[in-house]
This record gives sequence, structure tokens and C-alpha cells, in this order.
Amino acid sequence: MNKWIERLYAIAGGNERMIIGLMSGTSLDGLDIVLCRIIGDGPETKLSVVRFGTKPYTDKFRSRIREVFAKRIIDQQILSGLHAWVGQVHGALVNEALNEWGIANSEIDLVASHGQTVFHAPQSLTGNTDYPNSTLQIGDGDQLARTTGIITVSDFRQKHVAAGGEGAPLAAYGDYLLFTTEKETRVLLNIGGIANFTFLPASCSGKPCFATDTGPGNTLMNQYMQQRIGTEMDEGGHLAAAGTISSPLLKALLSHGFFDLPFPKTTGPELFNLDYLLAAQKASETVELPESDVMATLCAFSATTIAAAIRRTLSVAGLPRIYVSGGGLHNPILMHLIKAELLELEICPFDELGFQSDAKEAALFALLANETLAGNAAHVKAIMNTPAICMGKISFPE
Ligand SMILES: Nc1ncnc2c1ncn2[C@@H]1O[C@H](COP(=O)(O)OP(=O)(O)OP(=O)(O)O)[C@@H](O)[C@H]1O
Ligand SMILES: CC(=O)N[C@H]1[C@@H]2OC[C@@H](O2)[C@@H](O)[C@@H]1O[C@H](C)C(=O)O
Repeated sequence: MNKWIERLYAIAGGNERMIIGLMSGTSLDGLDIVLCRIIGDGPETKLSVVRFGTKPYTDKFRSRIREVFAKRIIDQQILSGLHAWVGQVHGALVNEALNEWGIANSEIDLVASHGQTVFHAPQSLTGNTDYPNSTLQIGDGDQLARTTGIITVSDFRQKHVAAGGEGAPLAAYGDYLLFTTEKETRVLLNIGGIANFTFLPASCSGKPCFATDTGPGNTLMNQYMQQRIGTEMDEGGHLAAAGTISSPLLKALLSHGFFDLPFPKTTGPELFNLDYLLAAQKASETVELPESDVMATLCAFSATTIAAAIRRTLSVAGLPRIYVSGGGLHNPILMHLIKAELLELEICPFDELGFQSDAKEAALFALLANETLAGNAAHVKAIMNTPAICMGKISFPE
């Protein structure tokens, strides 16, 4: 028998696994690397974070990804090269982290890698029913397995798409296993480039959980800052704080049909980008607005759409408590606007749940890999309202 299949068989048959989860988000700040000890599986899962770190990307990495990121027309030679190169870079960063932590690669059972999303194309975005929903993550799992010598599970979103989903959000599964309680209805809001939340009704209510994107989180604000000011982000929301919200521009930004779609739904910077902003500015005759007013309006756009989406859950299972993670939590203007729109709800940082929020998304992919090894397709079906599936593709080092 192939010795790696034998090893995989032994890992799958055990009750405790050391799994490294990797997440690379749309903000391109770095690779989140979390080492999890996972005991059990399914509803019995116990996950603890052994180590966590974010390995910052170089400017070269960022600019190479931005050559293809969310663009419809690109150089295929570059995309092909990036797929392999990102796998190598991620593998090298895992090796570096393990080395710094004083942990041998041979102590790790699996790497669970999300990869880097470069294009997300649900039919709701493309309007083209000749093709199924699709989504593309690069950073090849074989490269990771070769570079680290560790069995790698990657490309999780494709099975969800193949089963009729949009490939996202996948967070609901891990959120449900780790953070559902009997009495408290919770909304786990993550404000990354795109904002999304998992609705977790108190288990005593018997209502189903679900996860959905709400629209832009930080992506539009970041893109505008990068183009107009030359900085990665509006640190502390200072520029937005200096401006005034433009009602006509906000109204034009809010007019897209995405916001009326039922849950669950997904989106990305393929829609929410500077062309989208310019079209809204033209439609509302606000092309000449000062930069601070545009930033104040973009901040209000994210806050309004996040709050409106959460408001739609309020009738389902009592008033939820909102736990916020993602970089948007560090933008005081954005948080102030969200709180102002949801005055009756308690809104607190996700870390209050006793779990480091920056490590959460990477840990969720470790957990999905754990389920794939355990063969818990039926749990996925029950929790995520999909057909019975196990997600991810398995790569051996040899
Ligand atoms: N101090 C701050 N002030 C303002 N904004 C901030 C601050 N810190 C982080 N952010 C915002 O959060 C972003 C990073 O968020 P995060 O790391 O959650 O994104 P991501 O994981 O790449 O996104 P996604 O979840 O969509 O893939 C930054 O690019 C910035 O827009
Ligand atoms: C296609 C894609 O990469 N989507 C990401 C992105 O980042 C936030 C939001 O958009 C969410 O839908 C998803 O990530 C999380 C981890 C998810 O799948 O749950």
C-alpha cells in the first residue's frame, strides 16, 4: 500500500489530530497559520489552539496577486504560475512558523489550506446560467505537501459548489460546532474584506443555523484608500471621521439587487470595487465629492448593509448577541455606525467567547479537514443544509 495512504488511514482512525489551518483573506495582509489540537469529531469536537501567527506578505506577493485578483481579464500564464508559486510560498511560511515554534513537521498530521481566492463567481453575480456557480482559490495543495512533507487538504470550496452551493460561506459548520449554546442566540459577525455572519440560534429553539455574506466589509474602503491616498487602509477610520456621509451616494450604493436576495448569498470584490463606486457616483452626481466624504459614505455603506442583514434575522429566535471578528472591529467609525443601527442589541468583540478571533477562520478550515477525515458528511448535511459532502482534496508529499 502507498505509505501515505497508510499514514492517512492511521490519522483518520485516531481520535486526536494535530492540524495546521491556513487562511489567506482578501485584504492580503498575510497568511494566518494556526496549529490546532482536535480531539474527536462532529458534535463531540474539542478544538484547542496550540499556536497561532500571521506571516505578513511581502509587497511583491501582494502586487503579484493583485495582477489577477477579482479581475475578469488576466494573463493566464501569470495565473498558472501564481497557483504553483503561492503553494510554494505558503509551504515555506508553514515551515518557517514550525521552525520558530520549535515543532517538527513530522509532529503535524495535516495541513488544511484555504488558499487565496482570486475570483468568486456565483451565478447571482455573473447572471450566466450556462455555467454553474464557481469560485477559484490558488495555492496548489501538492506544492504545499511537497514543501512541508505534510499531507495537505486543500481547495475546500469546490465540493460545496459541486453540491449546488456557492462555495461560501463555509464558516457556519465550525461556528456551529464550536460556538452554539443552549440558551443564547448568537450572530458571529466577521468584518473582513467582505462581511459575513453566522446565525446561531440557541439550540433550545430548534431553529436552523445559517451563514451568509452581507456585502462589503473593508474592501471598498481599502481599494479607495489604496487608489486615492496610497495607504493600505483608513487606519482608525480617521479619514472617514473627517467627512460627511453623502445621502445621494449612499442611496445609489445601496440600490444593487444583491441586497434584496434571500440568505444565504455570497459576493466579493468582483462586484464591490471601484467601478461599482464610480457608477454610483455618476448615478448620484457625486463624482466631485471630497475624499473624506467618499470614505464616510463607504463606511456607512458597509455599516448599513451589515446592520440591515442582521436585522432580517431578528424575528427568528429571539434577540441575538452579536460577536464581532475581522479587521473591521478595529475601525471605530464603522463599529460606531453599526451599533447606532442596532441599538437594541448587545455587540461585543468575538474574543469574549474565549477564542482568539484572528485565528478563527484558519481554525475553521482545520476543523473542516478533521470532518473530512472522520467522514462526517451527514453532519455537514444537517448543519449546512447541503447534500452530504466532505470537503477538500488530499495531497501527499510523494
Ligand atoms: N486599525 C484599523 N483601522 C481601520 N481598519 C482596520 C484596522 N485594522 C484592520 N482594519 C481593516 O481590516 C482589514 C483586515 O481585515 P481582515 O484581516 O479581517 O481581512 P481578511 O481576512 O483579509 O478578509 P476576508 O475575511 O474577507 O477574507 C484591513 O485591511 C483594514 O481594512
Ligand atoms: C469566496 C471566498 O473566499 N469567500 C470568503 C470571503 O471572505 C469573507 C466572505 O468572503 C466569506 O464568504 C468567505 O470566507 C469565509 C471564511 C467562509 O467561507 O466562511
